[in-house]
Amino acid sequence: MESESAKAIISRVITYETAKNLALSLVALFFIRGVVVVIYRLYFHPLSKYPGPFLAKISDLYGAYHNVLGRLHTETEQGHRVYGTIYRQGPNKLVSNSGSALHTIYHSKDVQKSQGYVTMIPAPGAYNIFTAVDKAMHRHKRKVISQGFSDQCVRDFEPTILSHVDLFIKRLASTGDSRNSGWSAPYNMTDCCRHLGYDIMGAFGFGQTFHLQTAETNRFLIDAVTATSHKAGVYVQYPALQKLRLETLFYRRGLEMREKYLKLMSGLVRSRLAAGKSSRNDLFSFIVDAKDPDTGVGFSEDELWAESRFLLIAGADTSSTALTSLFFYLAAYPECYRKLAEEVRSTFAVPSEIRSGPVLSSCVYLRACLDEAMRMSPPISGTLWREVSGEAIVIDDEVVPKGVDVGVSPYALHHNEDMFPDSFTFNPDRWIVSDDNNSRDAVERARHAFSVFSLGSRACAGRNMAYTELSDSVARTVWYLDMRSADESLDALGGGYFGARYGKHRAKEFQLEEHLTCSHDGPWLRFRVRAGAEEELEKLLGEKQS
Ligand code: HEM
Repeated sequence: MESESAKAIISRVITYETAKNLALSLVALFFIRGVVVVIYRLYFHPLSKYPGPFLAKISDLYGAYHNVLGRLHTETEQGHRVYGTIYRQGPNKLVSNSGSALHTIYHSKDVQKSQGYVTMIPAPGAYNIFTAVDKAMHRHKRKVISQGFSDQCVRDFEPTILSHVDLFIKRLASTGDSRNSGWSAPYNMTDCCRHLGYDIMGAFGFGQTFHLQTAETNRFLIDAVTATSHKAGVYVQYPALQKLRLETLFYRRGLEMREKYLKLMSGLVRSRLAAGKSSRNDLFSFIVDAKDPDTGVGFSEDELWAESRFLLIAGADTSSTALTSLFFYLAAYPECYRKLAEEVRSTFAVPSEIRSGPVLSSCVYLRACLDEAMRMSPPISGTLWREVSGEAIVIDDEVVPKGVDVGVSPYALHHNEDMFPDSFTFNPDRWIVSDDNNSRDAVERARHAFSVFSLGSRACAGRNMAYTELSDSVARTVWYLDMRSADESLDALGGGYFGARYGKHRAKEFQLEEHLTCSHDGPWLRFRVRAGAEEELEKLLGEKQS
C-alpha cells in the first residue's frame, strides 16, 4: 500500500512538472516567435524601408486601437504630416496622400478589395455588392443592382424622398412659436438627419418607412447599425482579431439590438413580399426582374434582401452624416448660410418647384456647399484598403509588391494643403471657378482629389441618389426656414475645442468619430419661418401627414 501511494505521488509530481514545463516551453516559444516576427517586420519585411508609427510597423493593433477610439482618420492626417506622402500604417499596409495615388490605386486592374472586407460577411458565402472581393462576383452584382440606381429610378423615387423631406421641415418648424417670428426649441441635428436618412432608405430598400421621424419605436435601429459599423471598422483594420469574437465581450448591447433589428427586417421583408412585385417605387421593384445583360442571370430573393440590408448602412448613415455636417458648417459660417439662402430663395418662387432638374442643378452654390461639407468631413473618412493582386503596382514612383494593402484616406487627402489651401476652413467658393480668386486649374486640382464617393469599379453606386436626397433636403429647408446655433455660440455645435488632442481641437470642424461610417453629435440648432415663407409653411403644416 505504502509503495503504491508513493508511486502515485511520484507520477502526480511528474505529471505536474511535465505540464508546467510544457506550459513554460509554449510561453517561451510564443515569445520567441513574437520576437522573430517583430524583428522580421522591422528589418526584413519588404515594407521595412517605409517610415511609420512603431506599433503600426509591427502589428495591425495600431489601426484597430485607433479605430476603436474613432480617430484613425485624424491620426492618418497627422501621420502624413510627420512621415510624408506615403507611410506604413500596418505591417503590410501603405497609406498614400496624393491625387495621383488616389487615381492609380482605385482605378487599377491590379488591386482588389482587401481581405478585411471578408470579415463583414454574416455567414460563409453571404457576400453583397460591398463585401464581394472576387471581381467576377462583384461585376455581376454591380450590373444587376446598378439598374436600380439609374437616373430614371432615382427620378421615380424622388416623390418619396420629398415627402420625407417635407416631414423633416414640419418637425423643425413645429415647436415653440416658430410659426410666428420666434425661434423653435433646439434640435440635435444628428438625430433629426439620421431619422430622415433612415426613413428614406427604409422606403428605398424595403418599400416601407421606419417612421423614425414621427415615433420612437424603431429608433433603436440607429444604435444597432452604429454598433455593427463599430465592430466592422475594427475587424477591417485587423481581420485576425475576428477569431477572438471580442464583440461578445464589448458589444453585448449592440448584439442584443442586432437581434431586434433582424426581427424588424424580416417582418419588413415579409410584408413587402406580400405587397407584390411592382407595387412601390423601391429597390425591390426596380431590380426584381433585372438581369445581368451579359449572362442573363438576376438576383435570388435572398441576394436581393442582403443588398437591401446593406443599403441601410451604405445609404442612410452616410447621407445623414453629410447632411448633418452641412448644417454644422452653415451654422459655424453664417456668411455661407446667407449666400446659400439668397441663391435658393431667389431661384425658386415656391418650394414645390424644388426637385431635381436643370433649375436645381443651376444652384451652383448649393452644390458647392454640399461638396465642401463632404470634403471637410467625409461620411466615410477612413482608408478603403485595396490589396495588390497583380505582380506589383507603382504608386508615385514606389513599386509596391503583390499582397500589400494600399489606400488613400479621404479625410487626409481632403486636408492636403497642396490641393486644398487653408484646408480646415469651410469655403464653398473653392469649388467655383471665378475671375477674382479661383482659377479653372485650382478647381480641377480639387476635383481630381475629391474622393468622397471613391473611384473606379468599386465607387459608390448610390451617388446620384445621395445628391438628390441632399439637394432636396437642404434647398427645401433653407427655402422655408432661417436657422441659428442653439445658444448663439459655437459651444453647442459639435465642433472641437481648444486644448483637445490633435484633430479634436478645431472649433469650426465638425467632429466625426470614424469607425466604418461615422458617429457624431450635434449641432444643436434653432429654426424659424423666414420672412415671406409664412403662407407656404402654413400650407405645409396643414397637410396631412403621409
Ligand atoms: C453622402 C452619401 C454617400 C457617401 C459619402 C457614400 C460613399 C461611398 C463609398 C466611399 C463607397 C465605396 C466603399 C468601398 O470602397 O469600400 C460606397 C459604396 C457604395 N455605396 Fe455609397 N455613399 C453614399 C450614399 C449612398 C447611397 C444613398 C446609396 C444607395 C442608395 C449608396 C450605395 C452604395 C453601394 C451599393 C456601394 C457599393 C458599390 C460597389 O462596391 O460596387 N451609397 N459609397
